[in-house]
Amino acid sequence: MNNRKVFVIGLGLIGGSIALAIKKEHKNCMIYGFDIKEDQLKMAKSLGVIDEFVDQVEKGVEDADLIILAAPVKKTEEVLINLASYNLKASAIITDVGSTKEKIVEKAQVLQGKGVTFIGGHPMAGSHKTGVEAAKAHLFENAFYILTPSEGTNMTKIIQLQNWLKGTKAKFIEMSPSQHDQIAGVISHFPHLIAASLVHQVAKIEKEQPLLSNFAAGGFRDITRIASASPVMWRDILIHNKEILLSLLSEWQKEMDYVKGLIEKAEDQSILQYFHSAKMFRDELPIKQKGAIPSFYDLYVDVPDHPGVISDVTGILSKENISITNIRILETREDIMGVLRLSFRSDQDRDRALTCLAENLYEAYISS
Ligand SMILES: NC(=O)C1=CN([C@@H]2O[C@H](COP(=O)(O)OP(=O)(O)OC[C@H]3O[C@@H](n4cnc5c(N)ncnc54)[C@H](O)[C@@H]3O)[C@@H](O)[C@H]2O)C=CC1
Ligand SMILES: O=C(O)C(=O)Cc1ccc(O)cc1
Repeated sequence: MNNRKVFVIGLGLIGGSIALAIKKEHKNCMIYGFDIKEDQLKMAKSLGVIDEFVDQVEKGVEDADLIILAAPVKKTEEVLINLASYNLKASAIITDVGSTKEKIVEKAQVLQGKGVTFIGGHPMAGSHKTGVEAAKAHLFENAFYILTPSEGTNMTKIIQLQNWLKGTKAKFIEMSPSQHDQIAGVISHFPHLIAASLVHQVAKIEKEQPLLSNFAAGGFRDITRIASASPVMWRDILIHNKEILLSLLSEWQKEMDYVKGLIEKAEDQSILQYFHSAKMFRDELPIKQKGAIPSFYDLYVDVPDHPGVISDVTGILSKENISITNIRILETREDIMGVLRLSFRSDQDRDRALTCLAENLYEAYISS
């Protein structure tokens, strides 16, 4: 698909990552971008995420073969309404990356009669980071990429879209918008709500216990990482997927009442069983593949608590040309071992790291 024109609307983490992945596979296409934030637009150009920017959506859509909508989902609805009043190439494919699908696919009906093809999309990977600075061509590698074509969508257009998005190295899967919203609601949207509520609980109690947040490490940080994501994006998602989330909240409240009952009665067998069955189910999840449960290819390394140990570990890996994408000290107490959590881009990198750290007498292990 040489010399073809792609137009990305919304140049944040996801729009930027998709643009990079497309360019990797279709080097001769021209990628244009638009964002309501001028700084994001200029940054996208200077980072080489897009080839050119436009100051109006109307200019960007001219002759575009592929248009990608990558703004927060309620904004995407507004953009769709605007697109309906512009001149679009009849053969154009329009897709979005929003975390909800029913409302967007419904709104895309405004494009009917323009000859263009709209195919809803959702790459099921990302992070709590925002903005084009965080964009990565490999963000969606091995992740599921859900497409929600309508019944009448031409098969050729679906294949063309997958071909455009080949550089994401994602796994495409088709489903209806409502099935998508049900699944995403359970495994992504609802957990986000719970993560934010756990943070609120700590914030509230901290008013009486000022030391509290100093102890909010380890598990609390892991379970609430996603609460650091974009509030605008998540507000829009919650509003779009309102019905499913309200129903999940009712189920959750029942579940909490059940747990409350177990604790009140100190039913030790039932409590044990509660954790045991959750552990069994969690341990069986396919966490090695990216999905809404992200896999960071983590490696845990026991390290003695002395100065220089981190640079020793990173030095060993750097000598072997193994890149670390993240590093965190999980536990350090005076005079005892601490634990380093190293994250890698792939499981091959992690396996190589495991081997060479073992050769240097570090105890390293993969935890599920
Ligand atoms: N963050 C994540 O991990 C994932 C997000 N998504 C979806 O991707 C979309 C984008 O999210 P992110 O890139 O993470 O957010 P982001 O905050 O990094 O980027 C969104 C960009 O859209 C721009 N924008 C807002 N309104 C606009 C408009 N009317 N016209 C043009 N640009 C506009 C913003 O200025 C911002 O630069 C959302 O719909 C979200 O639901 C999908 C998969 C993963
Ligand atoms: O940061 C994480 O772990 C995420 O789960 C990111 C994410 C956010 C929204 C989506 O629609 C899909 C993935």
